Amino acid sequence: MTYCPSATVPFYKMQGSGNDFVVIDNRTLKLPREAMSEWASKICPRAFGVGADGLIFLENAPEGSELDFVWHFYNADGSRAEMCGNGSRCAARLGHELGFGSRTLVFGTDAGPIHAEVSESLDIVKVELTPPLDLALNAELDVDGQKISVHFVNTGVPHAVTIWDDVASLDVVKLGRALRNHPHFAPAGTNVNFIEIKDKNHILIRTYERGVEGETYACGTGNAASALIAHELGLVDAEVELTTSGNEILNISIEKDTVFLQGKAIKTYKGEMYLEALGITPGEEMRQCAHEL
Ligand SMILES: N[C@H](CCC[C@H](N)C(=O)O)C(=O)O
Repeated sequence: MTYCPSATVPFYKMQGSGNDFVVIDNRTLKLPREAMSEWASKICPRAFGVGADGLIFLENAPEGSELDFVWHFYNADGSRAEMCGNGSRCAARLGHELGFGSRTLVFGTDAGPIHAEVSESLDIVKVELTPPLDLALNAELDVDGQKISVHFVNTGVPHAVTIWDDVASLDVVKLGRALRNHPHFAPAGTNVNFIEIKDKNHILIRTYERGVEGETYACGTGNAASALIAHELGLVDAEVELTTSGNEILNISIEKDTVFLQGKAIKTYKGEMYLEALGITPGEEMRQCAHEL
């Protein structure tokens, strides 16, 4: 399979509430799936790479499918994830702009089809998440010698949710890492959300993200998981505004067992990346073509 006939590869940089992604149109690149994890682990590091929380490839959907396109999503550490709420909003916007579909589109992820609505101004996107799974309340877990009540739900990817009086004072990386790796969530691990209920329609949230292995400015599926758990506990209504650690707002609406996530999806950059500088060994075809440039 010939892919990328150049030493550089065009890409888009996007962010959804500060959760940022490199997005590549794989219709021309045709990078095989087995190479994608290494590309993510080389492109996502800040400073030595382009810098992003995740890497997204957009591709044509199989002939005859109801999907407008399909994606491949990888975390910064190269792990493949079933879904990404903020990434899905960015992918929907770019997918529309690249001609995969109209402002109302549906695309394929490992978690299932995602229906998206892109605003006329293109910068607000609403997605319908996959049906929540495995909701479990009040697991009392021992974390570094302290007992923490932990709730769980899968909103496309696994999320632990903990409720606090003052999330600003928490050591999110220390606590997040301990819960992300807690045996209770083995073997897949989990993302970890720390929430503070302000009132029936407002939550403050911070998230430690699996696969980024750090706190991110926002986590879309984590916001959905947190709103779902708080609603299940009777602490918030079905319409919730969450203020993320990047000080942006994500809106979650819960309609029976369907969860919608809405927020900004911003295109910040369009450029070319130098593969050799990223430590990505171009395939034979790439090297030969690059030589021709
Ligand atoms: N790190 C997550 C995937 C990305 C989720 C997050 N960025 C979102 O917006 O939902 C995981 O490995 O489960």
